[in-house]
Amino acid sequence: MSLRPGATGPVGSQVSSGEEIGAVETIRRGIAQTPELVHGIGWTLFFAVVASLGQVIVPIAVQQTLDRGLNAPGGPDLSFVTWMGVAAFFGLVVTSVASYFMTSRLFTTSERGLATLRTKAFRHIHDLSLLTQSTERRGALVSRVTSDVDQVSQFLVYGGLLLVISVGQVLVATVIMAVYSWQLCLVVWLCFAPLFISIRYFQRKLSDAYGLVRRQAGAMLSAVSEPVVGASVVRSYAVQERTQDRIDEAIDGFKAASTRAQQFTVISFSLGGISAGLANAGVLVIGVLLGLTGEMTAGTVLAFAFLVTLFVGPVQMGTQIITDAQNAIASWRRVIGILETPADVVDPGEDATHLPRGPMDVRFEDVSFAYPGGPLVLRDVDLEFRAGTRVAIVGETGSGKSTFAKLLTRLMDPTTGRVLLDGVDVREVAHSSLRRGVVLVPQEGFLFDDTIAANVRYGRLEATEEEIVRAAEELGLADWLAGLPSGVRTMVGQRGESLSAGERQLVALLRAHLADPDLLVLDEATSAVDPELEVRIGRALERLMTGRTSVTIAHRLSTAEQADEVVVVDAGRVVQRGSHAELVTQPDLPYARLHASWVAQHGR
Ligand SMILES: Nc1ncnc2c1ncn2[C@@H]1O[C@H](COP(=O)(O)OP(=O)(O)OP(=O)(O)O)[C@@H](O)[C@H]1O
Repeated sequence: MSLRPGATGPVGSQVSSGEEIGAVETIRRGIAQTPELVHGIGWTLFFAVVASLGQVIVPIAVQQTLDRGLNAPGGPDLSFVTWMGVAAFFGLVVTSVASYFMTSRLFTTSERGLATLRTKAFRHIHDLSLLTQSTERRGALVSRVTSDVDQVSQFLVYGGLLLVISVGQVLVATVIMAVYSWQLCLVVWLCFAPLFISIRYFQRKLSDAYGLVRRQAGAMLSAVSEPVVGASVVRSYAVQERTQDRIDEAIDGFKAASTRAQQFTVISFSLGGISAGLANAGVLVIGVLLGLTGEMTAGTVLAFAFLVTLFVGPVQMGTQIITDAQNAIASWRRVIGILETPADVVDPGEDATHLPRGPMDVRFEDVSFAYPGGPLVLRDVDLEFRAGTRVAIVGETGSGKSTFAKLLTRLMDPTTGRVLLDGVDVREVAHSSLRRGVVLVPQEGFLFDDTIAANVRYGRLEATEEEIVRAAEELGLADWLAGLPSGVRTMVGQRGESLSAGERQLVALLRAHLADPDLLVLDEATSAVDPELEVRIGRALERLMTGRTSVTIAHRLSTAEQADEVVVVDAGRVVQRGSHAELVTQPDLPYARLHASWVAQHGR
């Protein structure tokens, strides 16, 4: 893959809401994403048909018992009645066995398909760039792969099952009714005509209403989860009430959307009830009238009463199923929306280049960058660092330093221009090679709720405990590690909260050392640590940078003093370059000003 210099790269596409996808299209794309859902569907349908057919044996047996058994021309024929009893029993057994197989098959295939859907959605979220992820609130994104997938699951397992049975029953009941009496069959269908005609209308209304319900569910999860994650901020600033107001608002929004959606269900359900009542009454009245004229036997009228129940039950159930289906489709769309959002920072695949080992050359070629919908935050950056150099990037807050680091590590791609490592555009480098060779140590490295060893292993998964201890020795951290309650096996707590801020930095440095990168990008931590730990961190950093190219986003100018080269960024532009000694002697330029204010604050 070759990219023109200055080619425009995709930057952080929005996570698709999926709302523009129609219902049938949703099902088609959903099945294309998880074909497991329809594996073996033929057999499941076969059992559904058998179960439905089994159900009509009872009404037929009742009719036959009355007309040909009890009212036989030569008096009641008991042997015929017995046979009919056996046939009805056989019908019940067949229905039960077929229902069992159909249900268990539906459960198994649905759960298998949904497990695939969940896995795919979670993986895809990880593939999306940080930028794309941040276009949707994290809580809402989580809701799309948890509660939305659950909604699809509930429908496929229960609603899907009922749908298959219902359609089968309505068809079979219609055919048998038509065979017995086309007039009564017509009466039943006419009574349900208004409901059938309005189904499309309700379906559309329900679709909109449930789309809103799912969006509100995501907003609610977001409103609830954010304050839990940021509990310390909420408590320390005593903003519980305001936070609670936001949560209450989100819950109210969800309640209002759900209530509105349920109103349509209630209307369509009531319409179903009225149709059922009319159908039952109509069959009895017209059946009796036909009976009086001798066109219909008592057995047929009784059989019809059974058949109407067989017809009405699933039709009424159908209105509930349509509601569930709309809810599930609204959810399915949102999951498909995630799966179809392109992963913008893509691996170049087969044509990818693998970077050679050893300290890396870094080059920024006319790089500009804008966050989606925002102004340029980096402009025409043209820089080159030779392999093995120690670079410090300094600048006011918001000047674009972190953005620079994200482009260098390919967490995002430039809007225009190229970032080259050892002369190769980063977009052409295999992800595996890039992640192996380039490591970013963020300001606040994320620690997982596990041991120090497990957290450090994120640097190199196969590292043994001995290797971790050796890495700690190399960074001069062995005595710190030995002083912890359980050494490398010490638990760090959620997000590392059992360690101090400085200790968390040490774990992050150990992790980076174990990864053994050729280019180290450090976003210097700003949190103050005690002087002893500060010395330890400084020493570990010194050793970590030895023999590699390193780029540090320097918040302390003492770091800039020790760097081979200092790059000063101001409002997205590189305004000065050189060693600290050179830059500090250029008065009236940004570096001298930054340095003067640093010295004033820190007394050096
Ligand atoms: N995800 C984002 N979406 C939109 N704008 C952003 C995003 N991240 C940063 N910005 C904007 O880009 C500009 C540069 O931000 P950046 O974080 O690179 O600055 P910085 O120099 O690292 O600041 P600091 O020293 O405070 O970390 C700022 O104006 C910021 O508001």
